[in-house]
Amino acid sequence: MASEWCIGIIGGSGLYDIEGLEDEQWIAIETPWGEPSDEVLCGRIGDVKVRFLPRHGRGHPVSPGELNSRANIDALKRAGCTDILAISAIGSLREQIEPGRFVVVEQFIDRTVSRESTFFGTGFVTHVSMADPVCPRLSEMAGKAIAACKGKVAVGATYLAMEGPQFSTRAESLMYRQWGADVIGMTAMPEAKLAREAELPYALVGMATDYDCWREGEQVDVAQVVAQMQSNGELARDTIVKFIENLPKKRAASPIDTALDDAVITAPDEHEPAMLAKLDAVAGRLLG
Ligand SMILES: CSC[C@H]1O[C@H](OP(=O)(O)O)[C@H](O)[C@@H]1O
Ligand SMILES: Nc1ncnc2[nH]cnc12
Repeated sequence: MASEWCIGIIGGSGLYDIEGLEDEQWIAIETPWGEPSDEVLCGRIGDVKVRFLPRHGRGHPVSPGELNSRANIDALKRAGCTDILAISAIGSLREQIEPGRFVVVEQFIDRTVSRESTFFGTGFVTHVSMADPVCPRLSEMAGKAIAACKGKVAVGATYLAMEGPQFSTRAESLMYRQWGADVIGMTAMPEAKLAREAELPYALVGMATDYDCWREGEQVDVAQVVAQMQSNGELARDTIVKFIENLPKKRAASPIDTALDDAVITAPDEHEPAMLAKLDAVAGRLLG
């Protein structure tokens, strides 16, 4: 069934705001999972509703390992989002992904270790598929929007999510290359997993800011990341606007909209009422 789009944008390092939304307003959203990183900027571009959340909060107070991704995704779902386009600063693990290039991510390797990575648990045990972790429709439209804005783009990349907050050792960086990772960051996991659990199609556009440290004699620092994000900031904002302007008028259903249909294993008479209460937004479609 066709419906309206409501696009959630998660802004990464260097992207704490988007300009030019009509009827814009920062709104605080409460969630059963605690506080999101910030208020959500709600507005629209033409007929498309837009909800923008700066992943680390305005001014970047929140560290990657302390992000409350459950609250962030729940807040976007509560704010009415149908789909999420996430933006991240990334280190490049490949010569041909030079700083400044945009990267449309297709796969993930999750090396994070100390983060709440599911909405579910005892009383509502659920296993969603992460075989294809991003939404191909959103990813394709994101790639086209970058190209339309004259950005350099690489598609089909594998993103390694590391715990951080320290950058990698040189041995780790070299190992991740051998594993087949193309880019590295600290935030897209468990964000992408949680989006899938919340039945929100998710795409990730990375902006390469550095070559991490796998090249001899080189290492990454925050100044390098910030400088690259500043020089690419306008292009990133233009890309987001182009992506939204180019959406088809109506949103056709996505298989991800019903990701929970074959995922819940707990029998209904074993459901835990306290758990169900917290899932009112995330699994509201199933729980009624
Ligand atoms: C500021 S350098 C490291 C920092 O940048 C990336 O953040 P985000 O993915 O939110 O753009 C990386 O994952 C680290 O959190
Ligand atoms: N080299 C890198 N490692 C992890 N996260 C990053 N974000 C930007 N560059 C990064």
